[in-house]
Amino acid sequence: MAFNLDSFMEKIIARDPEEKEFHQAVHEVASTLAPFLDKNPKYTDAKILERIAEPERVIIFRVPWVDDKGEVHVNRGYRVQMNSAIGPYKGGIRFHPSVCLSVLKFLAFEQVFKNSLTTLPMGGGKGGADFDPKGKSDNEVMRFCQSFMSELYRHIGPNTDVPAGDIGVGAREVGYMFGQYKKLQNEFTGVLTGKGRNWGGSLIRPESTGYGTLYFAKEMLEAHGKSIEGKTILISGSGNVAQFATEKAIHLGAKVVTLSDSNGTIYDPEGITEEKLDFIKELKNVKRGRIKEYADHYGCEYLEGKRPWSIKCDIAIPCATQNEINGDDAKELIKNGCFCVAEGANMPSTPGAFDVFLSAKILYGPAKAVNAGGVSTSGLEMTQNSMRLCWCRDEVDERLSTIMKNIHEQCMTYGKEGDYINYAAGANIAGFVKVADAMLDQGIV
Ligand SMILES: NC(=O)C1=CN([C@@H]2O[C@H](COP(=O)(O)OP(=O)(O)OC[C@H]3O[C@@H](n4cnc5c(N)ncnc54)[C@H](O)[C@@H]3O)[C@@H](O)[C@H]2O)C=CC1
Ligand SMILES: O=C(O)CCC(=O)C(=O)O
Repeated sequence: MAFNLDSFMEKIIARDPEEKEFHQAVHEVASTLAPFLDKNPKYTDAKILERIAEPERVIIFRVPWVDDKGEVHVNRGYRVQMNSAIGPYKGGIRFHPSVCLSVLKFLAFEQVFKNSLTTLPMGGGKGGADFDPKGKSDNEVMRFCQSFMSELYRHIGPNTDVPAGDIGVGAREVGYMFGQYKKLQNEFTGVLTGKGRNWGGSLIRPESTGYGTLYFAKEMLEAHGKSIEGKTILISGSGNVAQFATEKAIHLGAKVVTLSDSNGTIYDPEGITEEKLDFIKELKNVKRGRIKEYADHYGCEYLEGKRPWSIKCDIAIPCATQNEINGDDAKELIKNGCFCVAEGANMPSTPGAFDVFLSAKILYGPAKAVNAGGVSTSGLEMTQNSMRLCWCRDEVDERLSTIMKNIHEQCMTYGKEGDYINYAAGANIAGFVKVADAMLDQGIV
């Protein structure tokens, strides 16, 4: 049977017409997979892509909690268990007001392919709530996390589904959720990753998404006879991924000139140094302040309400959120000399931006390959938990760097189009094949 992209997408859209982000993610994968599916009809015959695009299970639940003034609030919690063909569901938890089923389904769908690329045995899932941690006290966040886990705990487990952090969920939130899970199950297990290092967390997990992003960018550049050293980089966001992408870029001798948050962008043409990055870590992780305070402190430019993409650079590394680079931003980047985009965030490029990058044939590293270092190190955390031991920093970092090299090789193998490496197609096909073959082996379930 031939694969028909239009009728495939029509069915996806008809089933859940409101889920725009999910349609976007599925269309991007399906359109790049289409030529491969035509050559390999066994996958179309078994409706593998249709099955991958339908979650195995979605859990939606009420999350009631009480703020510091005694007022009761009700949020909505979710866990999308997308695919378990190659391992337990694995993927982060996001707390942000924009969280809805469409966003979590797109993230869970992407996670299936990403986790397959890591070479580790992890299926795909994603969860979260429309809760905004911004401006909440530690106690409010704790009560919210406890309420969230009071329902989620019955659906997860170290061999079933292993959540982790994402936007709005870092070490603090993972700690509160782990404490509640342990209390309810009376069991100390590796049910979450991104744990504190004294209670089962892996060294390098906090750094791993940002570091992995730079390892992948380095591979892309070196495969094309270029080096990161001396390059000017734009990074967006100023959270976990942005901070450690900046740190590794500095270590590799590049100059990072921007960071941002949802209010605006700081532009520091001198480059962010390790000392300035320490200021940002304190500002964002401890004081939970706004990035503008960096511009006030160091006297550099602050672009209120703007994203970084109009500034001249060699490399752009979006590390904030989905659809943060549109077609016009992409054209502006290329006009200003940007020759490499490495996606630290999930689906940061709109379809318009994606088309611009691919038509211009720049080095375009898609999120599911580039930011896979985070979940890879989560996989390494699961391994250490199972073995009841703790690897040293260098051992984890070495494994992370090997995994990122391997992902890059898979993209090169499947993404070669004449002289050009289409990393997006390469990542989608390589990620698909492993999951699809496992599904064929396991029958129609
Ligand atoms: N934390 C991890 O290990 C991984 C994270 N990711 C992705 O990386 C991206 C960033 O995640 P984290 O750094 O973990 O989250 P975070 O919560 O630590 O930081 C998020 C950053 O993005 C900014 N941001 C959020 N929404 C925004 C908006 N609408 N406009 C502008 N800026 C906005 C925030 O101000 C913050 O600086 C997300 O797309 C996430 O899915 C991907 C793989 C793993
Ligand atoms: O470490 C994990 O399990 C989650 C990482 C994640 O959510 C992602 O890769 O987008």
